Amino acid sequence: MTRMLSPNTESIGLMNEVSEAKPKAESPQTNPSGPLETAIHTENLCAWYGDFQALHSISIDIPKNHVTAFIGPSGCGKSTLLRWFNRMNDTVISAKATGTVRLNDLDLLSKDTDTVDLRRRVGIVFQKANPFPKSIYDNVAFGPRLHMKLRRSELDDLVEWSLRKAAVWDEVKDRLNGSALGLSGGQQQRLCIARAIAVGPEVLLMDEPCSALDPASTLAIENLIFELRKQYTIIIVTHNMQQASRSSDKTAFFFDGRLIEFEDTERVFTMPKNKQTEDYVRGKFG
Ligand SMILES: Nc1ncnc2c1ncn2[C@@H]1O[C@H](COP(=O)(O)OP(=O)(O)OP(=O)(O)O)[C@@H](O)[C@H]1O
Repeated sequence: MTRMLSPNTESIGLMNEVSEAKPKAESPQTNPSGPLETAIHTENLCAWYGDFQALHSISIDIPKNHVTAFIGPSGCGKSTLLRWFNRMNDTVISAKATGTVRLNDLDLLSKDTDTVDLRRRVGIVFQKANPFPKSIYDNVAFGPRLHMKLRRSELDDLVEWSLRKAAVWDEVKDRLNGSALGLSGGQQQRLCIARAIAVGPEVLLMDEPCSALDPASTLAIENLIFELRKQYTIIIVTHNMQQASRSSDKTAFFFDGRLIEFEDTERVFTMPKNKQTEDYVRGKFG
C-alpha cells in the first residue's frame, strides 16, 4: 500500500479522478467576473411530508467546485432540501416533491433516475459518523467494489488515495485491516468522507458533519472541506455560524421552508440584504 498512484491507471469514471489527483484549480473562483458554473439547479422545488409542506418554491443554483452552506433555524427545511439532491427522501414514504432539481442534465426527481448511480455521483456524510462494522480498508473499498471492476492493486491505490484525500491516511495506514469502529469519532468521520469520495462523486453533501465532534476534529474536517472544494462541489448544513463563515464560499439562509437569501458568504455575514438573515446570523433567534 505504499505505491504511489500510477497516472495511467485503467479507469472507468472514478479512476480518472484518481489519476487526476491534482486539484483542478488552486482556489475556487470566489469573486467571479462571470456567472459560476452550476452543479445543482432547482426551480420552484416544493416538498411535502404527507400534508405538511416542508419546502416552498425553492429556486437555487449551487455553484460547482465551491462550498455552499445551508443555514437557518431548526425545522426550516435544510436537510429536506439536501436529501432531495440524492433522493435520500425516497426512504420516507410520505415524502414527495414537485418542481425541478437537476444535476447537470440529470433530472433528479424523475422516477427513471437510477438512484444507486445518483448516490455515487452525489455522496452524503451524516451528522454522526456511520462506518460499516468492517475493516477500515473494506469501508473505503465498499463502493468501488460495487460500482467498478478494479484489480486488487488498483483498489489498494484507490483506498490509499481516498484516505489521503480525507486526511486520515497517516493515522490508519498501519491498521487498515482493523475495525473502523475502533477509530475516534473524528477519525470515523474522515473515514466516512474517504468512503464517500472513493466512488468519485461530483457533489458531496454534508449534514452537520461536525456537530458530534470535538474542536480539534472539527478544525480537521473544516480544513478538509476547504481542500476538497478544489475537486468537489460541497454543500454543508450547519448550525455553527463560525463554521459557515470559515468554510463556505456561498451561504443560503432558509426560514420556514423558504429560501430567504443566497449570497457570497462574506456578504451574508457582513451585509445581509434581509432583516431575518441579519437577525439570524447575529444570533437574535434560532
Ligand atoms: N420524515 C419526516 N416526516 C415528517 N416530517 C418531517 C420529516 N423529516 C422532516 N420533517 C419536518 O420537515 C420540516 C423540515 O425538517 P428538516 O429536517 O428539513 O429541517 P432542518 O432545517 O434540517 O432542521 P434541523 O436544523 O433541526 O436539522 C420540519 O418541520 C420537520 O419536522
